[in-house]
Amino acid sequence: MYCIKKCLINKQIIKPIIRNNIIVGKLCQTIANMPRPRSLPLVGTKLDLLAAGSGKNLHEYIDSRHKQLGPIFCEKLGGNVPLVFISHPTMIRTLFLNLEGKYPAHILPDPWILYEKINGSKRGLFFMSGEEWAKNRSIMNKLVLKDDSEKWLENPIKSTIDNFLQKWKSKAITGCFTPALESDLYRLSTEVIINVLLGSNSSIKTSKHFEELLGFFSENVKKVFQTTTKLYGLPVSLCRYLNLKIWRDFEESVDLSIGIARKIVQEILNNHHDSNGLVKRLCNENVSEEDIKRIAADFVMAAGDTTAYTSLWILFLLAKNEDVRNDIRGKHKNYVKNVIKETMRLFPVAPFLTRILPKQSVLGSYVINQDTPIIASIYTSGRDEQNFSKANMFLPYRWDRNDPRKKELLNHVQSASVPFALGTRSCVGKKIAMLQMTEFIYQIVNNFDFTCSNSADVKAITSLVLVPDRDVKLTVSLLKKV
Ligand code: HEM
Repeated sequence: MYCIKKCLINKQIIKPIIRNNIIVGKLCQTIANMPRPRSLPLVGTKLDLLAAGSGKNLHEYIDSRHKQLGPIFCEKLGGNVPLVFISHPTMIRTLFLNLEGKYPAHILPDPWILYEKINGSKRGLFFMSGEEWAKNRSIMNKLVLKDDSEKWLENPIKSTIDNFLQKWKSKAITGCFTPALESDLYRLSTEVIINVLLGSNSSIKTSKHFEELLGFFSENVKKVFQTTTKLYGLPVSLCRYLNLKIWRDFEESVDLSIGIARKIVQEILNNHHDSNGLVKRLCNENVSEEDIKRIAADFVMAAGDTTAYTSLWILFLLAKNEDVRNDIRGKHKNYVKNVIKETMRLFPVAPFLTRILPKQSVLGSYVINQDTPIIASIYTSGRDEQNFSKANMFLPYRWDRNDPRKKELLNHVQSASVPFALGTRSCVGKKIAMLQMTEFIYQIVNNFDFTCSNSADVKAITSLVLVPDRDVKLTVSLLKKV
């Protein structure tokens, strides 16, 4: 059957003829016709990227490319494979909801692929593909994403945050203090997930040995992230062949993290009759012990940097915006969700989302071949003035339908901000992350006051995920209640 669809090219509307998602009319274009930056023989656009400050400024570099070339362009970025970058919300939705296929595939970081190959270790959901992924993903969806999962998730999350709060309160009792924010937030995220795995009525977590193991583990998860970042853009096979320190550090941190995570999960498995957590629930779904270890170990690692850095960005923005802290104090806990959404619009921890096309498809007005990597530039779509008025300002009320101030903000394309991605392979930990961050921010703002004491400007850099370019220093004191 033939149909006519409206497509967007450089803001002009054209009407190509499409059959089964393939353009068959005369207006079809291919990747060869796509806007692309000028590149030099052999080096391509490597020099441009270097001039922009290399990989750490990738989000800014790609943002300026979109401003120059439009919502879809092609660039090789120093490699040999042409990458297609998209920033238009309609294209992003089309990619995730129509084109990614039954078993969506994404680009995995090179060091992780090599590690898996060398060690033959099988990893969790993020690394699975095909039927194996679909089967495990549907079990996880049922356990941690369905509406009623909040009922059992709330307890372990809330008790971990209460514990965290007590520690900060005891530090603040003698006056203000500056927390080791990054480490504290990593530890919090790790503990939340471990407690979700354990459930709320387990006795394992009370042992001193377990406490120490957790501290060691969360430091190691942080190292995995740091050492992966250091390998970013380097020829990893060569680093490994030469047995460079940069590779050894990475390998050691992954070995340790996976080893400890598996040990923790084994301990929970040994005592699972005493638990109502995720491990027990996976056992009830007849998932094998080996698969539980794979899934649970990766779950902890996926939760570490994402939730820790998003919480860090939220605290940073709140420290600079007293009015928003006051808004939270005067409102229902749900208001915090607007603050989180607004932070993730400005600082999505994953600034680029990737999919590899499972078959030849139409995107915008282009026919793109099977296996082409498509990169959704969500840092750009979230900060585009066409999608959000006053796009670079932190205005959580833009997400509040009932706020009269929202009237001044004409543009609000909700689907232009998709920090958890969309579709069947979107973040499986979204509910856990939102529950954790909502409770955490609500409690922190209602118990403490805090200001940012960094003298220099804090900027975002791409370091696998979007992180601050320096330590964020907060001066925290107990909130004087009137
Ligand atoms: C602010 C917090 C978080 C953000 C912004 C975030 C974002 C994302 C995104 C964008 C993806 C899709 C990646 C892709 O398809 O390429 C993803 C996948 C995933 N996330 Fe999260 N995430 C967060 C927290 C968490 C937490 C707390 C957990 C675990 C409890 C988690 C576990 C996972 C897993 C296992 C996947 C892979 C899912 C699959 O491949 O089916 N995430 N996350």
